[in-house]
Amino acid sequence: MASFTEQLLAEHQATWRAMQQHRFVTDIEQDKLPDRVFNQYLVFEGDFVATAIGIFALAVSKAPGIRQQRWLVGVLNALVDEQMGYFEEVLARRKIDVNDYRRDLPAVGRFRDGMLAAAQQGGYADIITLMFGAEWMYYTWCRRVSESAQADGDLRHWVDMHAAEEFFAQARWLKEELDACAAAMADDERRRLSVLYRRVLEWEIDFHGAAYTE
Ligand SMILES: Cc1ncc(CO)c(N)n1
Repeated sequence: MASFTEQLLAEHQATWRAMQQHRFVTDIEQDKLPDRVFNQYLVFEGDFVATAIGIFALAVSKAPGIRQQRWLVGVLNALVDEQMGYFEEVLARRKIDVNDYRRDLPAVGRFRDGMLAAAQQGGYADIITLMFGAEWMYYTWCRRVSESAQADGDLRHWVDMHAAEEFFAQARWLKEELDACAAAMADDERRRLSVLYRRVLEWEIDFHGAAYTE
C-alpha cells in the first residue's frame, strides 16, 4: 500500500499541479520574473521565514523525543543562520526599502496566520504535515527550475538554496516522519491531516500570487 505521504500527493494532485505550474514558478523558470515582483516577494518571504522559526520551535516543544528534537534544532539553525542571513544581505544589497512595498497583503496574512494557528492548536503530526506540505512542494519546483538559468544572482541563489541536497534532506525527513506518525493513526485523524495538507497548498498558491499585487 502507498505510504500516507504518497496518498496525500495522489489525492491532491490538482492543487499540487496548480502550485508547480504557478505563474511565479514558471516566470522564474523562463527567467522573466519582474524585479519588482521578486523584491515584493523577498519582503514578505523574509517575514515568513521568521514565522517558520516559530513553527519549528513549536515542533521542538511538541516532539515525542530527543531524536526528533536533535534534527529539528538543526533545521532551526539553518533557518536562523543561512536563511535569515540571506534576507539581511539581500535586502541591503538590493537597497530594498520595505516601506516601498506592501506588508499587509491579505493572502500573506492568511498563510502566516493559518500556519501559526494550526501549529499552535495542533499536535506534533499537524506541524510535520504543515512543513512537509510547504517544503516538499518548494523543493520540487526549485529542483526543476534550477535546471534553467536565472540571470539575477540573488534569485539564482534563492533557487539553489532550495534545490540543494541539505534542503532535500530536510524535506525528505519531514516526509518520512509524517509517514511514521501516520502509521499509528486512526483513519479520521489521517483524513483531518489530509484536509490540512490541502489547505497548506492552497495558502501557498495565494501567497505566491500576492507578489504580483500592484
Ligand atoms: C512560502 C514558502 N513556502 C515554503 C517554503 C519552503 O520552506 C518557503 N521558504 N516559503
